Amino acid sequence: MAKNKLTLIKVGGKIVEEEATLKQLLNDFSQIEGHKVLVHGGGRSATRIAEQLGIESKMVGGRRITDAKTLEVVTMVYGGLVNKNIVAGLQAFGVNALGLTGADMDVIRSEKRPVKEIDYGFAGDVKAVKAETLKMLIDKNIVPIMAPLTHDGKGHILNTNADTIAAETAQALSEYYDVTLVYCFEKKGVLKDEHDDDSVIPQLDKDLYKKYVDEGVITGGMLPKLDNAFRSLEKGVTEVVITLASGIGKDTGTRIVN
Ligand SMILES: Nc1ncnc2c1ncn2[C@@H]1O[C@H](COP(=O)(O)OP(=O)(O)O)[C@@H](O)[C@H]1O
Ligand SMILES: CC(=O)N[C@@H](CCC(=O)OP(=O)(O)O)C(=O)O
Repeated sequence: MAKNKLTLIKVGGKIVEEEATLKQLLNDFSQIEGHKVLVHGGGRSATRIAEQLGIESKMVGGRRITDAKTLEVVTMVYGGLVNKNIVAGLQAFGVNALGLTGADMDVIRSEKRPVKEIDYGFAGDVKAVKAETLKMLIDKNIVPIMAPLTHDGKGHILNTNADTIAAETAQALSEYYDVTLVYCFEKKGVLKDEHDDDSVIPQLDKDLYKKYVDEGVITGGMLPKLDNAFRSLEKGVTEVVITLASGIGKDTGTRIVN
């Protein structure tokens, strides 16, 4: 039997940080038909609030070094401020949103990242996503809104990159649904020239990806996003698209193909 379609949207920190872009995203998200899940970041909001509290933010390879004080900040910002703003915003658009961290209903378990050259502190690598719990909610037309926080099963919250949460959740849900994973951010897609918004690469396969990385066309935060995208296709996700938030549901952005 054919699986039902599910759209999993990941929205990045720049969009959630600005009221107008967030509202537009929530409006677009509310228009998506069928089953859906939203995973949000909020890195910029965490950095801003940490600064207000006099806590310095340190990032290595797109990952936040999460010491004890930073863990308090991200727990408050991702699990509270950002998540609940989104949930309330979606309720206003008639979407029955339910905010979740990975600890809620044991949805995402992780393991503290082992210390090698770098000590990332309280950062978690995903070990298990309870897709059946999410399915139970989704099939009741409840829309999960997932914060980038996980737990280790021993009482500790861990900070986990939102792109990774989106990829792991999309992979786990593909057991039950025909999943499209959409990474929404502030540009029209993966660009050939980062400063030319109209240079969108319409389709990206692994060979082209390698070429663009070697040429320095694709860098920074786009690298882990694309690594997650390719892995998701290998692990059962039907379709992965990287696009502007307003491109949701339209035939725009960059389609990732294996
Ligand atoms: N070729 C490229 N096309 C588009 N963005 C790119 C490219 N290379 C690097 N980037 C960078 O990747 C960033 C997206 O990664 P990130 O900041 O982690 O996104 P998010 O907002 O989803 O967390 C963009 O803001 C851009 O600066
Ligand atoms: C471990 C780690 O790096 N966690 C991320 C989680 C938030 C995130 O990924 O937010 P964006 O999608 O807005 O970048 C962080 O604290 O920045």
